[in-house]
Amino acid sequence: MVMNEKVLVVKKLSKTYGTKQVVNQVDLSIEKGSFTAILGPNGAGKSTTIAMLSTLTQATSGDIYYDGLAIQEHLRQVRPKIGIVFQNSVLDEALSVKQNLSIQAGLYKNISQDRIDEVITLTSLTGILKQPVSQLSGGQKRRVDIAVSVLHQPEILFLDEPTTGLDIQTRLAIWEVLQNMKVKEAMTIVLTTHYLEETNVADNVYIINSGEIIANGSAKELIQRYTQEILTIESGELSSICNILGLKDEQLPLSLPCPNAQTAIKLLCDIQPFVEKFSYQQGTMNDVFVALTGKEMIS
Ligand SMILES: Nc1ncnc2c1ncn2[C@@H]1O[C@H](COP(=O)(O)OP(=O)(O)OP(=O)(O)O)[C@@H](O)[C@H]1O
Repeated sequence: MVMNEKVLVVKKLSKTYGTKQVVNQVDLSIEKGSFTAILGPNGAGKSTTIAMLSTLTQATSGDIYYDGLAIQEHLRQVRPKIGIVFQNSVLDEALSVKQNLSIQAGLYKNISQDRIDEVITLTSLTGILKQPVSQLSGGQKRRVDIAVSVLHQPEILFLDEPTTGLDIQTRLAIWEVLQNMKVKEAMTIVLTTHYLEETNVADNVYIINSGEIIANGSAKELIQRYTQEILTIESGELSSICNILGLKDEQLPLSLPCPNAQTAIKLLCDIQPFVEKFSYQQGTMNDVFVALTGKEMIS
């Protein structure tokens, strides 16, 4: 994998429906072989963005380049590079997993049985090949959705909220499949999500709100940039602590933002005789969202 090589570059991408601007001047830069999460609340514009990037919806304005090729002029070259997993499954419920895979493979010119077998292994479908899709669990169906979308070995795979409604164990299994795709197939993964914890598995996160990208970086970078670490103290002697630290009108538990662990340790040393309990916590992605928008991310 060549780092820093961009598979997808997006400039000032916008979409309006009537007078409503649902995506507003979005810039994205996606590295080859990376895992990107587009995080945002309901109605933020995630699906519309993915639909434009995957050539399903035409942008009102802006430019999208795959490997340097503008999609408007190079649709035929660009389309095979793209795989898409939709929010709603495209599988035939009455047919088995194996039949679904064969039918989808038949839609392309040159997909060998070896490739189908490879995809079955990558998505851990071996044990459920004969089952009708209607009898599968939500997580199993998602894995079949992913399998059919990567049969043609796309360079980049888009997934629109692939884990919505799945329990945490099942979500972990989906992330594992996606990591497999990334590592074994050198595939670039772009998914939308409103699950904050999903950003931890991503190399890069774009936060979208009201159609605009409001922050970009790894989850760690965003937490460092937009949140503070918090030292929380329980004590029966709040006034003594406040005197030492020069604080006024504080309540218990005492919550002290700290720039780093060293500062927290120094503070604790200064008030050590009065501390009954303490905890030291990093900010979370929810704190990042609150810092950026002034509200919790409710999904
Ligand atoms: N075809 C359409 N016509 C008019 N408005 C639309 C259309 N499609 C989407 N919208 C509006 O655009 C906004 C963004 O929708 P979009 O589905 O892209 O958001 P989202 O972040 O994917 O949300 P969700 O998590 O609910 O899917 C919403 O206000 C939605 O109502």
